Amino acid sequence: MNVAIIGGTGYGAVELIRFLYNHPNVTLTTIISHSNSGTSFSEVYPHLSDLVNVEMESFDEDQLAKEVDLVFFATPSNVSKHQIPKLIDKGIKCIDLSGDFRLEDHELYEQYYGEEMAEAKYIDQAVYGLSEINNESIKGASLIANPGCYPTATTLGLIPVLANDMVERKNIIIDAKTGVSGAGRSLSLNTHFSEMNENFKAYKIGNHKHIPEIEQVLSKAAEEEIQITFTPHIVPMTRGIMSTMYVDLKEKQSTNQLIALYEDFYKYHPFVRIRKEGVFPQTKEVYGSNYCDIGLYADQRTGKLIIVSVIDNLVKGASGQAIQNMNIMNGWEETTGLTQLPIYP
Ligand SMILES: NC(=O)C1=CN([C@@H]2O[C@H](COP(=O)(O)OP(=O)(O)OC[C@H]3O[C@@H](n4cnc5c(N)ncnc54)[C@H](OP(=O)(O)O)[C@@H]3O)[C@@H](O)[C@H]2O)C=CC1
Ligand SMILES: CC(=O)N[C@@H](CCC(=O)OP(=O)(O)O)C(=O)O
Repeated sequence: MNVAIIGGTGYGAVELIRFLYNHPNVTLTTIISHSNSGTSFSEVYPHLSDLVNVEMESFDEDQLAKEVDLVFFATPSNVSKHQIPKLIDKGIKCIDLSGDFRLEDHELYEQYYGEEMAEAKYIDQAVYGLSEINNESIKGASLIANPGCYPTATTLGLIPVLANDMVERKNIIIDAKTGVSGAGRSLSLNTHFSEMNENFKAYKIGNHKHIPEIEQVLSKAAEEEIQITFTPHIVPMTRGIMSTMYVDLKEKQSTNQLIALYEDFYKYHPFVRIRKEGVFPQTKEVYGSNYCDIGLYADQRTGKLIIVSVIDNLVKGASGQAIQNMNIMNGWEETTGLTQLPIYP
């Protein structure tokens, strides 16, 4: 199958290329770059010299329709909503790494993304690509809204207890941390070395665009409206997300009972790994891989369950999950092209 990537010189794109390079069923024929068309990809990323010799092109839907079957969008917010409809109308499948098609409520989209949402007809076609949870609907989809990085780590951590009605719906607290690559490759003062080095900061408290996304996913899993308290932080590391969640258990449970529940919930899902009692996952343990690792602690004193969930933001939080979704859409083994081991140390 031939595929294209749009947003060619960003971090999501280069990470897609790393995995597609070893994918047995796919040929990357086209890389679209609005800033570097006409340039060879390896001129921008010399670590791929002699490996990815593709000359980047400008966006042209007619040309794409001749060349490819599926397109990955690794563009900033409010870009793919203009281009995806043109490709879908030509029968090309699309997987969007941005947030343009994730939310169902147009008012929330306008509030958090600052612009009008994509046309309703395309929003209705989009399937939210949380691979482990929406596997069945991903199979028949033409348009995947790939989840955000924080929502992936967070919802995979919370859904087993919410879907099994084991925790109170109120007071769900999510304390999350990300590495700097979560902000993409463009320069910004926030991620400048001297602002980040030896520093640790909270940001976008109360107005992060992942709040409505996480609430939408959790409300579906719990079958009632869920509200969360979500505080993101940025830490001076390149990759990784750790989401630490605090919820009130409805009834007393031991940590081991909950571990058994999570193991059972994810037993058919190779990319979710549950730690044993007393062991908690670290971001380095999933670095460069598509794993989401989860650790649990049921605090018998307070009745709270603490859930620690880690992913690599660029892999399970973006490009890896996008490839997992492509595999599911095409009926291929879910892990195809994604079996590289995590990099350690
Ligand atoms: N980084 C992460 O951890 C995650 C990112 N995402 C989402 O994935 C998407 C890509 O992220 P990421 O790769 O990190 O971001 P980057 O900023 O690194 O890359 C985005 C790329 O999109 C292209 N681009 C920029 N502006 C425009 C424009 N106006 N029109 C068309 N193309 C444009 C540029 O490439 P070129 O000039 O070559 O076209 C740019 O390099 C974003 O929506 C992001 O929110 C989702 C989950 C995690
Ligand atoms: C460090 C940093 O800035 N991280 C980004 C990650 C969000 C992201 O990439 O999300 P979407 O896929 O939803 O656009 C942020 O918090 O906005």
